[in-house]
Amino acid sequence: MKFPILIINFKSYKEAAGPRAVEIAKAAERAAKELGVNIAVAPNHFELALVAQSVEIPVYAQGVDVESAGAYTAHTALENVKEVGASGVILNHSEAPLRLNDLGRFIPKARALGLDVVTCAPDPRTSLAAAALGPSAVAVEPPELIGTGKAVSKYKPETVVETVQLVSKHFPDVAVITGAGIESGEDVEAALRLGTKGVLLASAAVKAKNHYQKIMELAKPLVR
Ligand SMILES: O=C[C@H](O)COP(=O)(O)O
Repeated sequence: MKFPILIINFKSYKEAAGPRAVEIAKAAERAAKELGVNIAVAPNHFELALVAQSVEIPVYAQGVDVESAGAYTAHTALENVKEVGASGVILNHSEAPLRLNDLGRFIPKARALGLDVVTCAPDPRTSLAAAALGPSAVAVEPPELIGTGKAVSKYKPETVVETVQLVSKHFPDVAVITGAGIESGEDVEAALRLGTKGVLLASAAVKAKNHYQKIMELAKPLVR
């Protein structure tokens, strides 16, 4: 996994359903190429294979709930994320939380499959616990700020700083990124200034009238 990174989570937004998922992913790919920065997209499971086949930037699953492929009706398996061509997975998003024991099995299995693993956590101490399980990155996201337009990097900078300090002290190989309420390039810039290696965001990019323009704005602070 390369840093700094902007990860765009499509969630289950209708604005990113069906062919629109590919359009947003292609806008992200264009911005990544033009700026020379790392942008990953996380489409809904319905569009995961299609998007993975359509773009060359990293494509992540939004989550999984079982490890292995097999007789698991209506479940999403880690092995299938790899199988359909995605290169990473987000785990334990606050909208799709996992049990600790499952997280403890899924993270090493995903790493063994060669997938990037971003594990979400709501606060610094939970981020530290998540980092102990060996993901590529921890994304600290105060759930109460998600989708509000109130950026974590401005409204809860102490959460971000404490997470960076705790994780880098104990698990220096695990990157810290952040998300929740990130709306503008300025918010991304602030997140990087607080010591993170990127951001995980959704609504600002997915709901934008012009996806390419908005993603360009959000990704510009990543230019080195
Ligand atoms: O996965 C993304 C985060 O939950 C942030 O969502 P948001 O950018 O809409 O606040």
